[in-house]
Amino acid sequence: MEYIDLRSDTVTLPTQEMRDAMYKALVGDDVYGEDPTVKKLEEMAADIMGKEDAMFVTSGTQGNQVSVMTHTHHGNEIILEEKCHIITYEVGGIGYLSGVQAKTIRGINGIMDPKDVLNSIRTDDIHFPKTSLICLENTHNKAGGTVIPLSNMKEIYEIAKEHDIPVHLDGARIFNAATYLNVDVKEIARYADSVMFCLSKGLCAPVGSIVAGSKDFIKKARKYRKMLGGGLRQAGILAAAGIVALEKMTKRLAEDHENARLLAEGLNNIKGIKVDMSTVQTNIVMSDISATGLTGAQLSSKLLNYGIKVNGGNDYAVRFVTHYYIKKDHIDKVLHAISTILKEQ
Ligand SMILES: Cc1ncc(COP(=O)(O)O)c(CN[C@H](C(=O)O)[C@H](C)O)c1O
Repeated sequence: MEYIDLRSDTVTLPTQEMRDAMYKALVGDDVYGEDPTVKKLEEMAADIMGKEDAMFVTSGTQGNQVSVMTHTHHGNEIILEEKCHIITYEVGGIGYLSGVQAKTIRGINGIMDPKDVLNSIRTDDIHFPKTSLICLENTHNKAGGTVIPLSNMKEIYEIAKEHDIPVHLDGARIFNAATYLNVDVKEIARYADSVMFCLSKGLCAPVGSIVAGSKDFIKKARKYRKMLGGGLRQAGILAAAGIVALEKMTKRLAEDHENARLLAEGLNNIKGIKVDMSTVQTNIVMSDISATGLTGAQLSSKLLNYGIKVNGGNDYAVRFVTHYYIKKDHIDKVLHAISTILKEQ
């Protein structure tokens, strides 16, 4: 069965242009720095982000974890928003791999108050760990793909610089943020010392992400990536798709945002479903279906019978994520299916 798959933008398949580029890719051993296609992707990515250097990594999680390992030392403390991906979905990696503890801050729609960040920075006291990193996430996944305003990022970045603390940006969906803000991604990346962004989500590459930063940072990060088994050989086959992703897929994301908005408006017109439209800024729609009497898991199970995949848990939240393979007629079909299911309750 051909599914309408709204579980995530991670489900996107490589385009035919990517497949052709992968087939023809020039390759070499990237551990020796000899894969010309990986090098081209990394140079492109660094330039696009306005950073000195960049490194291809196998996933966004690997990119985040290697960045934390590179910025920190065991026993340090790092500041993050409490529902960020690094805390919520990366298997406790910062503790296991970096040996750091987290000081989490409750944000509003994923946005931390700079005063809370400032007040969370440890002073020099024999009892205290050193604060060695501040992590941001833009767009913010759990908050519903919400965008951190540049003014907020700037204020946090300036606080970090005043205290000689680096900032890491989990920019898995930084191009979605740039589309919403109508700015060049460099305007976002400038407020972080290291930036991770995903090629494999809305940009449709089959595998991989990028970490961008200073030459020294990337040189050090490459060793941690190698330690984690991320020293790839003829990875140009994968990097070729990433090049197409950066050349062709970063400028069409407004279509995904429009489809998300249409879906959200349609969901709000269905009795029992609530979506906070103020959080529908990019390609993620977080809905509250508690008034329908169904859990997220129950609704997602019923939707499978209609050829529709969504992520719904045992609570009453259902997440819908639009992407390149979701078109407007799919939105209509999803809304009709949900209406039909709920009428049968
Ligand atoms: C903000 C952010 N940062 C990092 C990652 C990790 O990327 P991958 O490790 O999946 O490539 C994700 C993936 N998010 C995935 C999804 O949304 O379906 C799942 C939850 O891991 C992310 O949303």
